[in-house]
Amino acid sequence: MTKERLYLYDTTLRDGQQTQGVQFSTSDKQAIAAVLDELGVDYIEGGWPGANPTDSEFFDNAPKTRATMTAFGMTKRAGRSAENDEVLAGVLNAQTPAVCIVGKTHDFHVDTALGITLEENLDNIRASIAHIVAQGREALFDAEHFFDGWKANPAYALDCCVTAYKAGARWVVLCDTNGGALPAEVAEATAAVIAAGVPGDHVGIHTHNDTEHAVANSLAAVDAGARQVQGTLNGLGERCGNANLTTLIPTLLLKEPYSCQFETGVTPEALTGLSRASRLLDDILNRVPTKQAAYVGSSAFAHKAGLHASAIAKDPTTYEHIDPALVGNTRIIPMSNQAGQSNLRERLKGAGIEVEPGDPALARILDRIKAQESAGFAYDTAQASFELLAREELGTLPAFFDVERYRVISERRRNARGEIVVESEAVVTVSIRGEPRTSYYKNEHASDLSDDGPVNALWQALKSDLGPYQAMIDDMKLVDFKVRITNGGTEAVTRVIIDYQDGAGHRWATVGVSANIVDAAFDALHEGIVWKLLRDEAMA
Ligand SMILES: CC(=O)SCCNC(=O)CCNC(=O)[C@H](O)C(C)(C)COP(=O)(O)OP(=O)(O)OC[C@H]1O[C@@H](n2cnc3c(N)ncnc32)[C@H](O)[C@@H]1OP(=O)(O)O
Ligand SMILES: CC(=O)C(=O)O
Repeated sequence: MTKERLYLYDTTLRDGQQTQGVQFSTSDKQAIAAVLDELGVDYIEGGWPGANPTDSEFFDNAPKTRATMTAFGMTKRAGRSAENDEVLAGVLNAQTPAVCIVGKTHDFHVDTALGITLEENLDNIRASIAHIVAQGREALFDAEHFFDGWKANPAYALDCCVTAYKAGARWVVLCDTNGGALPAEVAEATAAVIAAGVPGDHVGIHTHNDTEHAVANSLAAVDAGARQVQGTLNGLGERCGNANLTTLIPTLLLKEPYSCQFETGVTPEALTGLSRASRLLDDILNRVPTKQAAYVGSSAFAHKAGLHASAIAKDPTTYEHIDPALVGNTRIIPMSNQAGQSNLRERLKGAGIEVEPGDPALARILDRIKAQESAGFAYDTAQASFELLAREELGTLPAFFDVERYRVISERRRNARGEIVVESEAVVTVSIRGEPRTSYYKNEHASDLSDDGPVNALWQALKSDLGPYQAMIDDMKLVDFKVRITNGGTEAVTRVIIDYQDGAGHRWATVGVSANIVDAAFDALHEGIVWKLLRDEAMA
C-alpha cells in the first residue's frame, strides 16, 4: 500500500517561546533549529519577526535548514491594505519561504478582541493570504480558536477556513487555542472543514494541552483527514503547552494504523536521536528532564517491580510497548523495596557486575537494600548509590579515600557597610593511603549549585584536593539537588538525592539519609565522587 505523506510542523521556537519562564537567546534558537532539522520535521516556525529583537535577529541570521523555515505573524488590521500593514510587512521582510499568519475564526473574538465586523475579518484573512502568495511565499493560515468558533457559529468558522484556502493558503491549520476541545469534537469539526471544501491534504492541526488531550486531539484530526500536525519538542508552549512532538513523532512512526498509513520526513535513524533531542532542549532551558515523559523519559523503560523485571529478563517485550533503542532511550532495572533477585541481577549486569543466580551475596544485597529503604533511602533513581552498596557487599569496592571529618559553618551578619551577608565555610579532611589532606572553602562566588550555602561549601571543599584522583573529578557538576523529609523507621529523617553530570554528558545520582540535612547531603556528595572514580577507573 502506498503511504500518504504526513507533514510535521514544529513551533518550539514560536509557541514554545510563549511558555512561562522560557526566554530563548538567538543562539539557543539556532541550536534548537539544528536539532529539529536533524530530526526531520518539515517546517520550523522560527518566531515572529519584528515582534522582539531576538526573533528579528534569528531571522536576520536564519540557519540554512532542509526544513522549510517559516515566519509567524497575524492578519492585517482592518482599515488598511495588506501592503500597508507594518506588522505584516515586518513578517514578510524576514524573507522566509513560508509565512504563517494567525487570524480569528470565532465570531466572539472578532467582535470582542478585534472590534470589527465579521465581513471585515473575512476580508483581512483573504487579503493577507493573497498578499503572502503574491510575494511568492507559501502561505499558512492558523485558524485561531477554530474549535470554539465552530461550536458557537459553525458557518462562520468554516467560512474563515474556506476563505483562507481559496485565497491561496497551502495549509489551513485548525487551532484549539484555549486547549479545551476533546477528541470526538476535534474529529467532527475537522471532517466538517474537509466537507466544506478544504481538502485534507491542506488541513493542519495545532492543539494545546489544557485538558491533557493535545496529542489525542492531534491524532483525532489526523484520523479525520488532516495531513499536517503541529507541535513542540517536549510539549513546550503557552499555558499547559502544545501537542508534544516528542510523543507524536514516535506514535506516528511506530504505531498502527499511522505507521502503515503515513510517511513523514523522520527516518528510523533520525528517530533514534529523539531522546537526545529532548534532553538537549532541557539542557538549553536548564530544566531537569521529566523522568516520566513518554518514550524519551529516563523512567519510560524503567522496570521497578520484581514481577516485571523477572519477565523482562526472559523477554523485554513482556513489559515494553516498543524497543527503547528505537527512540534512543535505554532500559533500566531500578533497585528498590519492590525488587526481587531478577531486578538485582539485571541491575548488577547493567553496572558490569556478573553474579551467578543463587549466589548468597544476592540475598544479602537485597536484604540490605530493603532495610535501607525502610530507613528512608530510595535507590530507584539513585542508581550510583545502589551500585556502591552492592560492591561493598560483594567486597569489590576499592578504598579510594576515607573521610576523617568535616565541619561547616553558616553565618548571617552585617558587613562593614551595614549590608546583610550570608556566608558559609567548610573544612574537610580526607585521608588517601594513610596521608591526611585538609581542604577549606568559603563561599564568595555563585557556583554550579543553585544556592551558595553550606552544602555548596562542603562540596567545594570535598572536591578541591583529592590528590591522585583530582583529574577524574574536575569535570563533575551538580545538576539537581532534591530534599525530602521522610520517615526512617519511626523517626523523621531527611533524604537528599543529588544528580551529577560529567564533561562527556554522563549522568548519575546518589542518595544520602540522616536526621541532619547537611550530613545527608555530605553522604550523597561523597558517594557521587566515589562512583565517578570507580567508573573512570573501570574505563581506564
Ligand atoms: C494564539 C497565539 O498564540 S497567536 C501568537 C501570539 N503571540 C504573541 O502575541 C507574541 C508576540 N506579540 C507581540 O510581540 C505583540 O503582541 C505585537 C508586537 C504582535 C503587537 O503588539 P501591540 O501592537 O503592542 O499590540 P498588543 O499586543 O497590545 O495587542 C494586539 C493587537 O493586535 C490585534 N490582533 C490580535 N489578533 C489579530 C489578528 N489575528 N489580526 C489582526 N489584528 C489582531 C488586537 O486586536 C490588538 O489590537 P489593539 O491594540 O488595536 O486592540
Ligand atoms: C496560533 C496559535 O498558537 C493558537 O491558536 O494556539
